[in-house]
Amino acid sequence: MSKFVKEKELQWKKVELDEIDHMNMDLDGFYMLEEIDGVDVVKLDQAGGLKTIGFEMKNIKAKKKKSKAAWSVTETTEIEAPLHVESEDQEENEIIKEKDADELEENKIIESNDEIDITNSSWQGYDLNEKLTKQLIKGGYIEPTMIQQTVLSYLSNNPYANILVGSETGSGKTLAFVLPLINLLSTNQTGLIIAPTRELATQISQVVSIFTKATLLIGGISLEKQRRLLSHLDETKVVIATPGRFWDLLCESEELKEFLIKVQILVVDEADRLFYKTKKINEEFEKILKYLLEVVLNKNKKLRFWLFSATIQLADFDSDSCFGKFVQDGKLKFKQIGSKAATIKDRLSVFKVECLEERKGCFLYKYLHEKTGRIIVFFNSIKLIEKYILVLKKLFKSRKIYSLHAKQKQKDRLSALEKNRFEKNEDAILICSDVAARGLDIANVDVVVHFHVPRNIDVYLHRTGRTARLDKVGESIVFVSPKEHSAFDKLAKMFEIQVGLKVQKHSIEMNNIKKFQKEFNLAFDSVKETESKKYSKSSISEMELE
Ligand SMILES: Nc1ncnc2c1ncn2[C@@H]1O[C@H](COP(=O)(O)OP(=O)(O)OP(=O)(O)O)[C@@H](O)[C@H]1O
Repeated sequence: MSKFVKEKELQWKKVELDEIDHMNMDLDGFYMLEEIDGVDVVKLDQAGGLKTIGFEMKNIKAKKKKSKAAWSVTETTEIEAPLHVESEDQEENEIIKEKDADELEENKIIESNDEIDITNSSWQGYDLNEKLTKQLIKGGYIEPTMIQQTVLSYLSNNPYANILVGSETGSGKTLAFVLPLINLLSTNQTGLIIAPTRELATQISQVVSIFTKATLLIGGISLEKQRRLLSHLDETKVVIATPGRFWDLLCESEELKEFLIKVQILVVDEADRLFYKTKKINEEFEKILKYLLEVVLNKNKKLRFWLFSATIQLADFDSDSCFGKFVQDGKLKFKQIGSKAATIKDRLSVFKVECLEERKGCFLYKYLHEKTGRIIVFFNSIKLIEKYILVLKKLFKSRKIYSLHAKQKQKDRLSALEKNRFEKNEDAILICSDVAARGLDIANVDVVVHFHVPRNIDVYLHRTGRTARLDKVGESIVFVSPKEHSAFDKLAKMFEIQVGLKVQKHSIEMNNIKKFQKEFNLAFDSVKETESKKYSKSSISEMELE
């Protein structure tokens, strides 16, 4: 049986990246590819010789038996075609079989959740609903981390508070906002999460999707695909977005405006990155805030704000900063909870290597040569990343090397699949800019190398926080040239005060350094300008914040 459906009703399905990757083809335009099965596009004759296009879905199992002799284009939703009509019994049997299978599947889920005993669970006592608690345990989250305990306790007593939560990198902040967010939203209420980068927003949406339906709105993906997502917004509880794309869509979409009116909680992850600590603010983010304060807050008095970061404190924002203005203008009071508890210091070692700027490449080569494990190398320059990816590929033929920076096209940016491979490969190297510094949860990173001294203490803390996450150990090493000495000394002092760890001097073994220098020079020189140019084809419009 077949029927005609409206364009909006087409059942697009996401094509998993795995499938695309195996096709081994150029992914341009295939990022977030969607597909539909069993739909024919047919030309339909209209009165006056006009032709329109109709979407005919094949093999529809009819819920009710109908038989119509002719197609009619006036009703567009449910129009039966005379073709492929199955016999009544056959249809009925199919429906029963389908129903049984659905019920079986449903029972299986209920049964498996029912088997989970939550009576003595460590998640008890935070007013989390039973379903959430069971999903947590099923997902392997046996007990809350410190920051999750603090936030959940506070919000269970103060559900309408505006909060500012600061807690060290890798301490579990994502679940600390995702859980209470989902728990506090009742039917017909929604939540919005804003994050500064596409990668971080994608990662958060994966966590939200464990518990409820989430919609992800980020740059680098076709606007058309995202507009289609908006037509299903009424089924979504939580939207996760980067500010630029969210603002663009908000300007044109009534659905998104309707969604926003129902928003009870706005979570801003890496909030200091978006608010900055000074007077500057991300432009689109500012527009979103203004809209929330001027339009939404008027209609929805319960709208509250949860700001999260590893490097955020109320004291950081003076009344002149945009955060200060935001608080005052909106007459919002914030409660600061959590802390920069220095537990990471027991698991982390921090080093510096002093060397001439021109020897950094050779030292990096030697350091990577002697070090095994998953390593992230941060650069301050995208041009150098593009060069070094080629150089290191020449030097380490058997090691997998990935790159990530904001000027890459979306298809070239670290995909979920690549992230997964990096996490599973015990000997992989990721070369990146600070787009990867904040929030990215890459499991089991052993070492973070800073090829250049980080621009400020927050960048140093966030980059370093890619290792030694949760209960893992890790190492961070900064390459410091004479020109960078005094800047790094200041950072090292601040790091010691904030984390409680002194930066140790690390010396690169100088034995056979000449051999390494020679090999490095050869590889470096052989990477021609033209070769590196093909890595910088991206357009500026695709850039997020870094
Ligand atoms: N209760 C829990 N039990 C077990 N693992 C957890 C728990 N909560 C979080 N995790 C895991 O800990 C890791 C770090 O969590 P998360 O990414 O939320 O840290 P974060 O504080 O947001 O870090 P960053 O500041 O770098 O963004 C993740 O891999 C996450 O799955």
